[in-house]
Amino acid sequence: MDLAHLNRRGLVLVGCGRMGGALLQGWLARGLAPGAVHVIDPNAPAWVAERGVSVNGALPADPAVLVLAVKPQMMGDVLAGLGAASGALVVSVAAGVTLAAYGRAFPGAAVVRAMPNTPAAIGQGITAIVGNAQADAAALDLAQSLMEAVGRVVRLGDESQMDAVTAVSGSGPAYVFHLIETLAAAGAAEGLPADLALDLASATVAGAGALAMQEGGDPARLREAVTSPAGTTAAGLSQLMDPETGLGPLIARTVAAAAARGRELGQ
Ligand SMILES: NC(=O)c1ccc[n+]([C@@H]2O[C@H](COP(=O)([O-])OP(=O)(O)OC[C@H]3O[C@@H](n4cnc5c(N)ncnc54)[C@H](O)[C@@H]3O)[C@@H](O)[C@H]2O)c1
Ligand code: PRO
Repeated sequence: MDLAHLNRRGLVLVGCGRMGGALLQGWLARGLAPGAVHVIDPNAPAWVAERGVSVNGALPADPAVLVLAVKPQMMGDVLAGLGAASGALVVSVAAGVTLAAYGRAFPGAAVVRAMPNTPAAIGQGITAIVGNAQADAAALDLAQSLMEAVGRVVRLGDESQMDAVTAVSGSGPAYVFHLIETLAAAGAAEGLPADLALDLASATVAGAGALAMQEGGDPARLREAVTSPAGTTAAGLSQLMDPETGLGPLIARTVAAAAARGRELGQ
């Protein structure tokens, strides 16, 4: 992150909720000067002003970056209320809203769409980015470095991939949390105390995720390593991997519904 550039010209963050707040924490931890950040949010959390960040105050005339982290449904009103971006790089984390919509609001501006996820709050997010025609290599590098404050960044070849990314990794943590909920509930139904079942389910998801990341490659190989012939896992997987009623078709429907909603939000 080019801190000198950002600290000199300033960064404006519109929307400081879960995602905007996680990003702000990441930037400050990386050395962005609190005085260089200007948050616009009618409900900004108290810690933001306590850290010395400007909240709903006067904005710099020529900020380096404008980050948009409000809900997509209110993006139209927010864009209408903001002035020109002047020479700022515009970075938006909103689901659905297209580069073309930002291009209409900020003619000629370099715009980057970014889709992070909530593990950003602990620096373990994964973010996909894609820029408009005005976003040159320097703009994409700056956007990438901003998002790397909260985890890894991947670049997309085409904006059309963004709704699928949103449906897989943007929304994905919610699917995984629901997996933990349902695995714990099933354990409780088999007679375990609820808190023990939740501990077992959470630790299993965390450990399996860490193992998959460390090993890389095909997760089917890791699944097979758990599965003894005619054993307990095979019995469980016969339900989970049923081609009609198992997880495969369910996750396919889940991701398709999320991606379709992303496309709707972009209308
Ligand atoms: N939470 C996620 O998992 C996640 C993941 C990826 C992307 N996103 C995107 O991030 C964006 C924000 O989501 P979130 O989960 O942080 O929501 P959030 O509700 O936690 O935060 C939104 C913030 O915007 C503020 N706000 C409302 N009206 C405003 C206005 N007119 N001007 C300035 N600020 C205003 C709210 O007070 C709130 O603090 C969304 O566009 C969402 O698509 C969220
Ligand atoms: N949360 C946002 C939503 O639900 C975008 C991805 C994760 O719309």
